[in-house]
Amino acid sequence: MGGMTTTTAKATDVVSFERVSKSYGDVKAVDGLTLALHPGETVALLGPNGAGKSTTLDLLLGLRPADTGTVRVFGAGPRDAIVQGRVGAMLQSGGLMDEVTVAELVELACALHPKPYRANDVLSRAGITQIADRKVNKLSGGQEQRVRFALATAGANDLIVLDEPTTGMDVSARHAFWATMREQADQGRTVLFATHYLEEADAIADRVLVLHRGRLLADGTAAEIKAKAGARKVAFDLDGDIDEQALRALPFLTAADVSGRTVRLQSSDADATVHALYGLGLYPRNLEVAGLGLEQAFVAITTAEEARSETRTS
Ligand SMILES: Nc1ncnc2c1ncn2[C@@H]1O[C@H](COP(=O)(O)OP(=O)(O)OP(=O)(O)O)[C@@H](O)[C@H]1O
Repeated sequence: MGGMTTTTAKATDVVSFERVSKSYGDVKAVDGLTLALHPGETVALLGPNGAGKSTTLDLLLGLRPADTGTVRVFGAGPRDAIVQGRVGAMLQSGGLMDEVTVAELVELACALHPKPYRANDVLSRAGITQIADRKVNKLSGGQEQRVRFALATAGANDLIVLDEPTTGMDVSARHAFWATMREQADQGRTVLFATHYLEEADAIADRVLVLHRGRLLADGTAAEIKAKAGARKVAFDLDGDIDEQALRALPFLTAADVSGRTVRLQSSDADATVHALYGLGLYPRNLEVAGLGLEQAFVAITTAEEARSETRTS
C-alpha cells in the first residue's frame, strides 16, 4: 500500500487533507489545508466565526466536494468510510425527522449502523431515557442536542466528528457528553470536534488545531499553543496615583487593562516588562506572572494574524 502514493499521507492516517481548498463564490472557506489525524487522538478544531471549521468538517464527511486537493478518510474517499459505518457525526443543524419519537429515531440509527450498540444503552448514555417517548419536534434545544449526540454514538465508530456539540447543553449534559467521548477515545477512537468553548478544548483535546480564514494557524497540544502565543500575563495592584499612560508605554505589551488599583498586562517578554515596571519607580503589590490560558492564547494568535493580513492587504 505505502509506496504507491507520492503524498505525505500515511496508510495509518484516520483523516488526511492534502492542500484542500473550498470556496463559496468569492469566499475562500478552506484555503490549501493540509493535515492528518491519527488513531486515538482527540482533536479540537478552533477558529473565529467564519474560519472554515464547519466547511472543513463537511469536506471530511463528504457532504461537500473539495474544489481542489484530496480528502481521505481511512485511506479512501469520505463517503466510503461513512458507508462502512466507521464515522459517526454530530452536526450543528439539520432537522431531525419530525413525526417520530426519540426512541424510534435512536432505534432506527442503531438498526442502520453496522456495529450498533443497544438502543436502550444509547438513550441512557445520552441522558434521554426520560424523554424517549417524546416526539422529536417537541424538544428543547438542549434536548435536541442530546438526541444528536445519541445518533452520533448509535454504534461503534472509528472516527467521531462533532460540530459544536455542546452548544445549548446544560452543565450535566456537557459532563455526560465529554465522559462518553473520553471513553470512546480511550477505546482507541479518534474524536474531532469544533468548538467555541476553549476551556473544553483545553480540558479534553490532546491536540488543538487553530483555523483562521481557512488556513491552519497552529497545530499542537494546548500547552504548545499557549507557548506559541508567546505572551504571558502580568498582574499587580498599585497604590497611589496611577499613571496609566506610563503603564501602557511599558515595553513588550500586547494588551493592557487598568481597573481600579488592579493592572492586568499581557507581555511578549514578561521579564523585561516587569523590569521596566520597577524602573518607573513603582512598587507593584501581589505581582503575578503566569502563562496565558488557551482562550487568551487563541485571541493573541488570531488577532496577530488578523493584523498581519491587514498589513498585507493595505
Ligand atoms: N453555503 C455557503 N454559501 C456561501 N458561503 C458560505 C457557505 N457556508 C459557509 N460560507 C462562508 O464560508 C466561510 C467559512 O464558513 P464556516 O461555516 O465553515 O466557518 P466556521 O468556522 O464553521 O464558522 P462559525 O464559527 O461561525 O460556525 C464563511 O465566510 C461563511 O460565510
